Amino acid sequence: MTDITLRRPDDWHLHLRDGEMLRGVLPESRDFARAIIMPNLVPPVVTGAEAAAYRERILAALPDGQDFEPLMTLYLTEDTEPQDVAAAAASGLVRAVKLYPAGATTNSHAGVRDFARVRGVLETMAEIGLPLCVHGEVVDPEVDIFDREAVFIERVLAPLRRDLPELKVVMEHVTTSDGIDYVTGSGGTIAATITTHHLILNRNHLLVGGIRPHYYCLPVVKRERHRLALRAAATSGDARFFLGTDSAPHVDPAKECGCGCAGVFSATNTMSCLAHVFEEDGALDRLEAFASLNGPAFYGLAPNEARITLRRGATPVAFPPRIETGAGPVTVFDPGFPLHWRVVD
Ligand SMILES: NC(=O)N[C@@H](CC(=O)O)C(=O)O
Ligand SMILES: [Zn+2]
Ligand SMILES: [Zn+2]
Repeated sequence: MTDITLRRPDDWHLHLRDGEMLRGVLPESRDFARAIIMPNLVPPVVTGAEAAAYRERILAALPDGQDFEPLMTLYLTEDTEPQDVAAAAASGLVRAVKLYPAGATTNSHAGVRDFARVRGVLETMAEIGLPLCVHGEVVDPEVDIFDREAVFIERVLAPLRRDLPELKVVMEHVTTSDGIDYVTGSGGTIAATITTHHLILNRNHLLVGGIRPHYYCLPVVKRERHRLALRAAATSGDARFFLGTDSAPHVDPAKECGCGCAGVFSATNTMSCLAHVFEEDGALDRLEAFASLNGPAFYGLAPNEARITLRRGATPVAFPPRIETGAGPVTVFDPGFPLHWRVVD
């Protein structure tokens, strides 16, 4: 038996959805003190008033005894008002604005097509220090899905940051060595979140021997060399990389079908998976930086005072293969190996 203790972690990229799904999945984020809540609901969370109402619905869905603070985001549209963003940030309600290129992922059709139309909002954000969280993939049908992140960096992100170098940017769910190299090669205002599943899966896991719908997410998992680059970045302790699970629940019938939704649901067992990954890479002493320290530092928040203990036991931990929500069953991420670490009270 081995124990490690770290500051309580946060999840810097989480989908909680709404209604019955929200009630079903929120308890699964029990290991996390805070999370950046993605705004891609139907309809999206666009205004400060909508974010305030969504926050109330999340707090109302919290089980008794779960100590959790939702950190709200706004969904950037071409009609977003700079004053509304500034007011929502000034009140402490909103911690970031989320950029979805229109059509890039789940519920992104209200996102941005013409970047000139969001210029004013981005300038305001740069002035007030409010981070822009980016789903970094181009939607050009000519661009191969495996290249969409690298092309986004070249065509959109690099020019945007040359224009507005003061804007704080989080490259969400980075999936390639190109993304890692871009972040490490840039100055201080950019960081990246890395998901649990992208540290574990490559595209063979998704496709060899049969298509695995529960491993399908966006950005899609890439070649092994990219996974290794993500592992090296996450376990390096580098303050620019931190955990965003991108835990993104869809009911099983919406994934196990002819045109399945993108998203991996990993809230339940993320800390166990991460302890396994960091142990495998001889970096358990850097798990706290990745999961508990680097994120708050980037967002200008204090790390959590509470601690959690992860314990490695001889017998594997039995996580449920799926959870039942009022919206339907949701399959829990299967890393493909036994998990020996668990969070103990
Ligand atoms: N990551 C995913 O595959 N899906 C996310 C959207 C997103 O984060 O791109 C979702 O909302 O389902
Ligand atoms: Zn995304
Ligand atoms: Zn996401």
